[in-house]
This record gives sequence, structure tokens and C-alpha cells, in this order.
Amino acid sequence: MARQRLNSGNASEKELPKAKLNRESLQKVAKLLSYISPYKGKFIGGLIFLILSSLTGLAFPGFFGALIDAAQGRQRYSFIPANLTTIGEIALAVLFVQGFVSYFRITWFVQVAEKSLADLRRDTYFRLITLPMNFFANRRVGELNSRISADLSQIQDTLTTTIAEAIRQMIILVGGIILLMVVSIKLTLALLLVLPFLIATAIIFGKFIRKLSRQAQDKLADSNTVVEETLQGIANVKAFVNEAFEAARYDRNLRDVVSLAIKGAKYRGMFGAFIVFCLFGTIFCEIWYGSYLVSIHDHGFTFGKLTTFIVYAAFISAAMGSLPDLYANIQKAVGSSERVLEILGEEGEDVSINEKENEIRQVLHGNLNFEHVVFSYPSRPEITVLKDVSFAASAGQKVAIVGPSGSGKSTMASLILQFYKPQSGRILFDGKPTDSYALTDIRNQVAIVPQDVLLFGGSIAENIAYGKRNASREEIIEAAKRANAHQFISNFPEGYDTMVGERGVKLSGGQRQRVAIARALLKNPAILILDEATSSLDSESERLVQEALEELMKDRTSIIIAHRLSTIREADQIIVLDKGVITESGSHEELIGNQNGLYRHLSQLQFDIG
Ligand SMILES: Nc1ncnc2c1ncn2[C@@H]1O[C@H](COP(=O)(O)OP(=O)(O)OP(=O)(O)O)[C@@H](O)[C@H]1O
Repeated sequence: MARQRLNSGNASEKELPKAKLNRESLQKVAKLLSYISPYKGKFIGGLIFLILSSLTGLAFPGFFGALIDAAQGRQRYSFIPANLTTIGEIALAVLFVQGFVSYFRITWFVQVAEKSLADLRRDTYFRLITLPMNFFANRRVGELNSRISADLSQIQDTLTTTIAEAIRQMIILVGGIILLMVVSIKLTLALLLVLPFLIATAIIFGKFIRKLSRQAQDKLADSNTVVEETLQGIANVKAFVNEAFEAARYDRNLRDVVSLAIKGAKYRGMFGAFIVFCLFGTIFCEIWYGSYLVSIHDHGFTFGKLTTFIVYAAFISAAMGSLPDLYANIQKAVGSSERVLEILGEEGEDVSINEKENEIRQVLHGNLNFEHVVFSYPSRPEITVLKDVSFAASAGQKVAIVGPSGSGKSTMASLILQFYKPQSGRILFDGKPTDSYALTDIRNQVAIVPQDVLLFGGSIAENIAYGKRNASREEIIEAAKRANAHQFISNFPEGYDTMVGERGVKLSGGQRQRVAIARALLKNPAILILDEATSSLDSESERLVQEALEELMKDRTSIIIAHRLSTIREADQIIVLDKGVITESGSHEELIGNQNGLYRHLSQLQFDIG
């Protein structure tokens, strides 16, 4: 029966939604069986052993009965002599076979499940990371992550244990009932009349109690939220002298927790009493009636038979009790499979899992054109972010994009990187539209140094090599030198092997940026997108980063999303973007001369040119 979490102290467990089991859902899920097929030999072997071990398990109540009858000088089965030693030896041999078979069925099932699940996890992960950006825009990454891992674990559990357990319990149930009938039809009928009713009541009761305890857990989680919120905003609580208010809020929540838990406890008590009275009562009645049959020598009914009967009855009660839970688990696994299949069925971007196939086939020289580009994010189609944007950057030029926050600068970067496609208009590389290139050709030759540099939790060397996976140590050091990063890296005791910590937390902002610049230098892109950091660095760090950027921008087309206008005076072209429209473009001198222009206005705000 279900393992129950019955008090408020247990962590609240989010139940995975169940799916209806019907032909359609099963057909869909059957697609996942292809993940088992490479290991089908072991899977079928496991199934055969599972059936064998369940059947041998059913022999034991027979041995118990035979032993007890043999002790009283009776022979229970014609094929087993009434000799305690012989019965013991046979039982030992069967036990040995059962142990042997169980070992293999468990290890084989686990092997099949682990290997096929790893394949499924790999495919799901690969599909996930090649899905277009729009997929992620509509979903919360944390939620996606936990959902997928919960779904895959559910499928794994089902493959490793639930299916085997369901088959085993079905064999025990059907086999047990047949064997019970052989022992005594009368007792079996009496049992089958009462048992399903009792078990159904126990299950429904159990579910009700679980619901109550889940409510108590949720309430407790609510009260924990109060603690979390107040501690995080403790300054606010104090400043508004709201300590008493918060304490009352917490107290109210706690009272609810206690009253729910107490209500749950009452039902638990009743449940316990019910189990003791009805289930044990039934067993007692069966034994009582069985003993009566033995006492009147009804059709040769012996104590041995009675023992066999009782143990089979216990077997089938356990089997009946476990089936609903197993069924619910299978329903959950079908639901999980459907959700995983949904992801597998999404159209991914054209990126190969084979690194060789992602190598550059068409070289870019760095000429970039936007022609009447109109774009709105698929998640927000009603807002047009870029409206008829056109500009041209020749190979090697520096083009700066400036404009107020939200004007669409980063969106232009996303479009260059092909994260999204414009609704109308075209983007051209070296005069050819994006469709004539492989997606990987473009992304392999465009690099971005983002505002917030995110490093992966490996070493500094690994993080730099992210720009070119096969880079040698010399190349990495050379790139770091050019990015003004060698100095600080060498000062760490472990140098290039220093671990940067999760998301690069162990490095300062300026250091992280220089690692990102080294990474981009290694990639050696034809087009560089520089999303200038908004947070300012101290002047020394700023100088080092600026120098590194100058080095990085040499000999390639650079698109600079600029927040500080001081850094782009030398740009070949400055594009001023306002609400998705290019309002001005030209050199710094040209734009500053435009008395009513936005650029002049922004410049005035930043440096007092009076
Ligand atoms: N993934 C997205 N889905 C929907 N809308 C988005 C998305 N990203 C940005 N936007 C919207 O597009 C508009 C342009 O955003 P964008 O980030 O390009 O501006 P920006 O000029 O780079 O701003 P900032 O200088 O603040 O970085 C904004 O109105 C923003 O709310």
C-alpha cells in the first residue's frame, strides 16, 4: 500500500500529474520503447526471470503447509514425501533458484532502465539545447529543468521497479487466488467477498488522509514563506515597526498547521482502528473458521492447509493493496513520457550533435546588412520591437548602436546571432541572405561579449577554450595575454587551472570580462558583437578591459551596443535607435552637429558639452 507521509513536518511533495491510460496515450508512449530496443535481450531475459521468481515465490506457502502436515505425520502433496528434511532440502533448492533468478532480473532490469534512460536523457537534453530561443522565452528555465528531471526520474522509477512490481503482483494475485481455490473453495469465496471491499475502503481512506497531510504541509510551507520574506526584508519590517504584525501573521499560519495536523491525526487514528478491526478481524475469522474445518475434519482440511491458506491470503491482500499505487505510478509515468515526448517532438535548430558537422563550411568576411528589418518577439507579437531597420557595416568597420533603454539594441544582436528571424526584411552576410548559410556557419563566425559575462563552473583555461574547444594551452595563454588577462590569471596560485566557481563568482566583474574577451579572441570571429557592460568598473579595471576590447576589435567588423558614449567616438558609424526606429546615423562629429538630434541630447546628458 502507499507509503504515507502523515505529518506536517514532511516536505511537501508535488505530485506529478497523472495521464489517462487509453489506447491513444499508450500508443504515444510506445514510441519511447525504441529506447529499450537496443537492450531488448536483457529486458526479455529479465521478464522471464521475473515470471520465474514470482512463480517460485508462490511455492513457499505450499512448503509451509507441507512442513506442518509432515510434522503431524501427514503427506500434503503426493510429489513431496512427508519428511521434514526432504521438504527442507527441496525448499532450500527452490530458494536458491529464486535467489539466483531474482539477482539477474533485478540487475538486468536496472541495467536496461539505466542505459535506456541515459539515452533518453541525452536526447532530451540535446533537443532542449538546440531548441530555438523562443521556446525558452515562453518558459521559466528553473521550472523546465525541474520538470524534466522529475519526469525522467518518474519514467526511470517505472522502468526499474514499477513495471516489474506490477507484473509480479499480478502473477501473485492471479496465481494466489487459483492456489487458494485449490486449498479451499469455501474459504476463498468468503475471503474474496470481503477482501476487495476492505482494501478499497483502506485505499480511499488512505488517500483522504494523505490529502489532509498534504494540506498541512502546504500550510507549513506558507508559514516558512512568511519567515523567508520577513528575514529577507528585515529592514522593511523594522523600519515600519511591523514586527508584531508579522508575528501575528506567522502565528495564524502555525495555528492552521496545528489544527490541520490534529484533524489528520484523528482520521489516522480511525484508520488504524479500522485496519486493526476489519483486516485483522477478517484474518481472525478466516483462521477461526479454518480451525473449525480442521476440527470437524472437513474434506481432509488440515493445519498444513490452513497455514498455506493464510499465507496465500496475506500474499493476495498485499498484491491487491499494492496494485492501485502501481497503477497510479504507471499513469504518472505515462504523463511524464507524454511531456518528454512533447519536447522530443519540438523542432530543434539545425545544429548537429556531431561536432564535425558543425565545422565552418562558408567563410564570412564581415560585411553585414540589415534591410528593412521588422521584428517582434514571437511571445509578444503585438509589440513591434524593430521597425524597418536598415544599415550596412562593411568588413572591418566599427558600428555603434546607441539609444535609450528598451529601444531594441540587444534585439538587433539577437537577430545577428540568428536567435530569431525577422518577420519581414532581410539580414545579409557578405551580401547573401542568411538562408544561404548553415546556421552553425553564422554562429561560428559571430562572437558576442555580453553585458553580464557568465562563466561555466570549470577552470579559467576551460572557460577561455569555450571559444575554441581544441585550442592548445599556448593558444589559450596567447589569447589571455592579448585580453590583458594573463597577469591576473598568473597571480592565482593555480594559474590557468584556477576553478572559477559556479557562474564565475570567484572572479571580479572586470576579470570575468577579460576572460570573455580572451574567449572571443580565440574564436576569432568575422563579426563581433559587444554588449557594453552598464555597471561601471573602477578606472584601472576599465582601462584594462578597454584595451583588451580594442585588441579584440582589430581587423573585424564590430557592432558595439554602447551605453557610455565616450567609448564610441572613434566608431566609423553610430546608429541611433529610438523605439525600434533608426532616427539618425553617422560619425560622432556629424551627429553631435545635429542640434535637435537624440545623440546630441544623450551626449549632453552624459558629458556636459554645454
Ligand atoms: N525575449 C523577449 N520577449 C519579448 N519581448 C522582449 C524580449 N526581449 C526584449 N523584449 C522587449 O523588446 C524591447 C527591446 O528590448 P532590448 O533588450 O532589445 O532593448 P535594449 O535597447 O537592448 O535595452 P537596454 O539598453 O535596456 O539593454 C523591449 O521593449 C523589451 O521589453
